[in-house]
Amino acid sequence: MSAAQPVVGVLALQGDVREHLVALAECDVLARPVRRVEELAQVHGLVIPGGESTTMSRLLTNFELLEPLRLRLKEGLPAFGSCAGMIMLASTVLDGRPDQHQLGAVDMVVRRNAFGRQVDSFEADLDVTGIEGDPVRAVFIRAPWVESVGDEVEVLATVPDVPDSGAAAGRIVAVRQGRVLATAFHPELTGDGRVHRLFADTVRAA
Ligand SMILES: NC(=O)CC[C@H](N)C(=O)O
Repeated sequence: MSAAQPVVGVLALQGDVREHLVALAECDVLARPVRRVEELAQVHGLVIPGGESTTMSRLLTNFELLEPLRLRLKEGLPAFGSCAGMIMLASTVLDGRPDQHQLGAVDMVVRRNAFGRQVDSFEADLDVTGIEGDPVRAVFIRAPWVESVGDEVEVLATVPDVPDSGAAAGRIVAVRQGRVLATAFHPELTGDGRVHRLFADTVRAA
């Protein structure tokens, strides 16, 4: 541990928090769960895990974290959201619950549960901009996709082809806007630390 290590939080209200903490521990950062406003104030970056975005939204309100988190994001807090975390970071969500809140950190329209029943869960090898070497094995679990992005948003990955669902090919599944990264898949579940390292580098550079 060195004094220069940034603190990266994982929003720990719901979802696969532990898997993200484990992945971040390999990235030369101090990884910590975040449940309270005081904890949010201490992080240099924040991961929003996969899980269930409607529940996460409700808990953000209950824990009085919604507005403080929106504010920190507006001020430039680096963030990475996977799956439900991507949904939370979006400016607009389709097929969400009417009372579902967004953080609005990425100018994009995201559709929840977009890949449909037959392919609720699948894996694919993706080329991800900014990640060298082999393609990234991407695990999709009742995943969203990105329907459209604003001018400020860089598309990092699209679906090459999904068995039984030709309609999914070409869909956007990884994006970046400034210091905010989002993936429709779960890099925290595969043991491939490259997406987390990309995020840790973003936090270090901020
Ligand atoms: N694996 C996931 O995070 C699933 C996301 C979930 N379908 C939602 O709407 O929030």
